[in-house]
Amino acid sequence: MNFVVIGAGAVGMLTASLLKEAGCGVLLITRRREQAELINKQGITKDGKVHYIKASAEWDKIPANAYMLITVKYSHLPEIISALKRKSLDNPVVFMQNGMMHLEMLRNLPQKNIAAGIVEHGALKVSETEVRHTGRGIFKFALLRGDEERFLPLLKINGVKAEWHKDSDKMLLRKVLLNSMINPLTALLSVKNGELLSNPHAYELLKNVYTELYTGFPEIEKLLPFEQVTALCAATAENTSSMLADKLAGRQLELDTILLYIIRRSPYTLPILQTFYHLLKAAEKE
Ligand SMILES: NC(=O)C1=CN([C@@H]2O[C@H](COP(=O)(O)OP(=O)(O)OC[C@H]3O[C@@H](n4cnc5c(N)ncnc54)[C@H](OP(=O)(O)O)[C@@H]3O)[C@@H](O)[C@H]2O)C=CC1
Ligand SMILES: CC(C)(CO)C(=O)C(=O)O
Repeated sequence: MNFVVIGAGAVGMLTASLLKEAGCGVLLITRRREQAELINKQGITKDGKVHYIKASAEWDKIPANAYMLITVKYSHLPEIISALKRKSLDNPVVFMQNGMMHLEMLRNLPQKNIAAGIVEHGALKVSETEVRHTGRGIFKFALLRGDEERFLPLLKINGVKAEWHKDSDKMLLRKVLLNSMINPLTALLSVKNGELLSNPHAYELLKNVYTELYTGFPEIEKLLPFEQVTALCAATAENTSSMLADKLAGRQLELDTILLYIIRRSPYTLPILQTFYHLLKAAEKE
């Protein structure tokens, strides 16, 4: 099975390495030519093991029919969307972003088969060619448009745990609810995911946010019981959340697609989350 992973950041390098380990054909598309050259020379190191994966900054090298996994951040998507409007028209495409604000942007894409993907792994980019697998989890997929059958082979990749979900809204909402608790708290407190459990004050805040989310999304009780939130914090205890990683690197945070999305979708005001949103937005570098 052939894959093209767009974006060689934390999730892109992790996913590409896992697919390579499983024996799949993988091409990594980077934004910068220099990163592609480094990857072609040094390979990608994941947890001490080097994987020789082809990389390129050129979309023209993308094989027709390879699965395209889009692993860039929400703020990078406009460029990817505009490329997809002109290129790779027959490839099945999977968008792996956290958040849900981007779904609107995908409406006018010409590709027939589009899915959403969820990454329940923790990944940390160590350098241009190295990634650390900081939390073991699974991949989840659901159809956004087209033929479900096109994506089912994704569930049969050696050693890569994956689930298919029938309801994309439910699948993505569960993840965005999870991210709206863990990501802003870890970014505001500058702590790894595990400290949300071990620090009693952080834990209190986590519980309060969950209670607040329950007012706007009562379905959270079934969709994402609090024990599942704490289980994920425990499973990714050593992970620097993607929002904290962005803050530390001075990059734009995925605040709109995660927090603003939830604030807007809730029928009631969510004062704690609104405060988190404005605190992080105010401190964000332009
Ligand atoms: N890290 C994690 O543990 C998890 C992350 N996620 C989600 O996965 C998504 C990706 O996150 P993450 O991997 O951490 O992000 P990173 O910032 O580490 O990686 C994003 C990558 O996309 C690249 N990129 C940007 N624009 C383009 C382009 N036009 N063409 C090709 N590549 C491009 C960037 O390149 P450049 O360096 O040149 O800017 C960068 O390498 C996010 O939505 C995040 O929320 C989900 C679960 C866990
Ligand atoms: C699941 C979690 C919280 C793992 O850190 C994540 O999705 C992220 O960091 O964005």
